[in-house]
Amino acid sequence: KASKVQYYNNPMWPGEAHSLKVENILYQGKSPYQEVLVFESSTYGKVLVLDGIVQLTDKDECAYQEMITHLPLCSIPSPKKVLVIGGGDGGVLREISRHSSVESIDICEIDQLVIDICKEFFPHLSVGFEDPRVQLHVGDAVEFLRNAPEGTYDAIIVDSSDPIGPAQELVEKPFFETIARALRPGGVLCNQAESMWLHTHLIQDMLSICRETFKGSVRYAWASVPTYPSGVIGFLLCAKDGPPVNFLTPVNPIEEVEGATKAGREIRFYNSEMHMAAFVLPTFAKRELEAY
Ligand SMILES: NCCCN[C@H]1CC[C@H](N)CC1
Repeated sequence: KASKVQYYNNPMWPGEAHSLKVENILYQGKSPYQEVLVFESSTYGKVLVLDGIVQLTDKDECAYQEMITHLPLCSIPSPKKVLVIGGGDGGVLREISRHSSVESIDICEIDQLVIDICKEFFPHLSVGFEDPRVQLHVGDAVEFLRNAPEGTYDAIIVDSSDPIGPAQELVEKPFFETIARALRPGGVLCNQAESMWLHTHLIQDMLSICRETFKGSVRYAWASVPTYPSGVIGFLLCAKDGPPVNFLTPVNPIEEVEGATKAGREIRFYNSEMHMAAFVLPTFAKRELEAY
């Protein structure tokens, strides 16, 4: 009998639940950091759930992984050194590897179990780990960034889960300061930035911190991801002071990146028009987010 995965009491979206019909459970376990669940859904393919929160599904992961990667990387002329915080499923790595200008990709993921499970059940995401430019560091990102030499990275992507659990400290000011230090002048950060429908206060706090920490432009973008709460997810784009960055129009359009759309691994969601559209906000969001 198929059951539903329901979770009404998550403080990130009180009183709401999003349920998917479960055809069969493929994996259920616990790491030192979180509960890990993988199941076959009826309509979204395989689903990865951490502590009761949907992280990705076969059907719609492209929206999130492509946008969180190409919004920053297509905003600077020739990204070479990239760091991923989180992202243990490998999807962001898969997207970064489309950029031929990239020479090295560091990834710092705290939970080895997530990496192992995604290699077993989500090969079209974990394929990202096969790129020879990837250096995997399993551990705490705050520690990793503290030891990163100043001005190392052209781009840093924080592909985090929600700030209740292992990702708690990834929305606090000290963390953003270590990111700013690790970026080169004119370097860019892209952060997972929750929902404009549900998390205005959290986004406002992050925007205030980022506007203090990053002297270049700071912008909020968003995309449709049907299996995330409220059906949308935001991205916070920040540029360190230095050569000015205009996030609104891709200076390095993906359509002109040699080999970006390798056969069999087409880009399914992102393109330069979606890039520009992502920064266009509804009136309530302009009011609540742009003033910060
Ligand atoms: N790379 C997997 C996506 C992780 N991103 C988060 C998953 C949980 C959502 N509520 C917010 C985005």
